[in-house]
Amino acid sequence: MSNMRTLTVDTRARSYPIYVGAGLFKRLPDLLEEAGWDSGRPLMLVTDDRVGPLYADQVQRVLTDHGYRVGSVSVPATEQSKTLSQLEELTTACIQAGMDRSGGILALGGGVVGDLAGFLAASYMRGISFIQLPTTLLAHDSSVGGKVGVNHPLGKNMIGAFHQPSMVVFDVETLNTLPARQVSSGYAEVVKHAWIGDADFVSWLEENRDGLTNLDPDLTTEAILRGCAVKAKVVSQDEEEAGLRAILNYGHTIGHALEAAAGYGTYTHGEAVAVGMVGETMLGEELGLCAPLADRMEALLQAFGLPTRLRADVRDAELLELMRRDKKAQQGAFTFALPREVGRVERVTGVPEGPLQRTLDRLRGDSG
Ligand SMILES: NC(=O)c1ccc[n+]([C@@H]2O[C@H](COP(=O)([O-])OP(=O)(O)OC[C@H]3O[C@@H](n4cnc5c(N)ncnc54)[C@H](O)[C@@H]3O)[C@@H](O)[C@H]2O)c1
Ligand SMILES: O=C(O)C(=O)C[C@@H](O)[C@H](O)[C@H](O)COP(=O)(O)O
Ligand SMILES: [Zn+2]
Repeated sequence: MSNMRTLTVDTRARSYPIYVGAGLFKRLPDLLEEAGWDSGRPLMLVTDDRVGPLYADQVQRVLTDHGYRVGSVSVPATEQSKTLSQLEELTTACIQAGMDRSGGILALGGGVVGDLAGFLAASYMRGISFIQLPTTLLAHDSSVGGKVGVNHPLGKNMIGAFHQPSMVVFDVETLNTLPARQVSSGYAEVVKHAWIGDADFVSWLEENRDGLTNLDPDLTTEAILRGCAVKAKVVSQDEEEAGLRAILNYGHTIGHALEAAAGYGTYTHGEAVAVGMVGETMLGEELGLCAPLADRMEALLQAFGLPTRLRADVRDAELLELMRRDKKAQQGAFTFALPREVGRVERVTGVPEGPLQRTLDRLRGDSG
């Protein structure tokens, strides 16, 4: 498997590999065998109705050819599938298929499937194993680190768990069918990983943006690995977000509020995080925490085809209310991950409403 690259995520719960390369779905039986999986353990493949017709047969066939019993179930391809009612339907499918505690869930798709199927694995019979098979660029982030869950009308990912996968197998050939809007969306989280933990990676993204946007295979694989490396390092130090892990939420206090306020699925997650990262960089400037950096951030995101400003129809009052309820907030104090310099971000709590309001005003203005 010459083109396969591997990283390890070390957590208290377990250490697990991230495999990245072309054609890896064909190698799934080998990877499972190497990890000591017994082919008698029942598997349930969870996917969505866009990814399923493209890749589910291939994954199911290669596994059944090697003696595995693999059921499958599909959800609508939308952020609106991340609900408790969808989780209940998936649970019903698992019970009806006779899944027992020895079983495993295969999450085949983007972050929606990964978060939902991961939460199914975390909750089914109080927890079974699962494997992430990411098919979007953005899912280099969502498949790693064990945050699984569903949305609530009053906030993103409000219901969930920490439940680490047993492995992540990223077959980058799947990116060949990814729509352009989703490619851009994925680069938002790549930029985030660079910005929070690897200043050289930011420069590399700036230098290689054309090849990356066109999904040059070598460049894209490198971007995925470097992004995963930043994430794995943070997760290994603070699995359940006691402190440090909050830096992975850079752009997300504003971003998550924006997703909920605009209506789930209006902005993609990556688009909302892009607007959020520009806003939170402006907020860092406003609070005097960093030198002017927002223009650089905005130019980089625009180069990847991402929005960087708030839409006119999203109301400040609603954003502020949602941000007060953010999972990082304590006693209603606005809490953010804010930049100190490129490559270094810190959790900041108790941000006053005045600077935040000025930031939202600036974020509504025209870009440079
Ligand atoms: N758990 C985490 O740490 C974490 C991290 C980042 C994001 N997330 C979550 O991930 C979700 C967003 O994930 P996403 O951006 O992957 O969105 P997504 O899962 O909705 O996928 C985007 C679209 O692309 C389609 N698609 C997926 N793979 C494809 C392929 N290879 N070819 C063609 N079409 C394909 C999907 O069917 C969908 O229509 C959000 O809910 C976000 O909250 C979670
Ligand atoms: O893994 C993390 O930690 C992150 O914050 C990664 C984010 O990109 C991701 O969107 C995550 O789902 C956000 O988590 P939440 O706890 O803010 O819901
Ligand atoms: Zn995110």
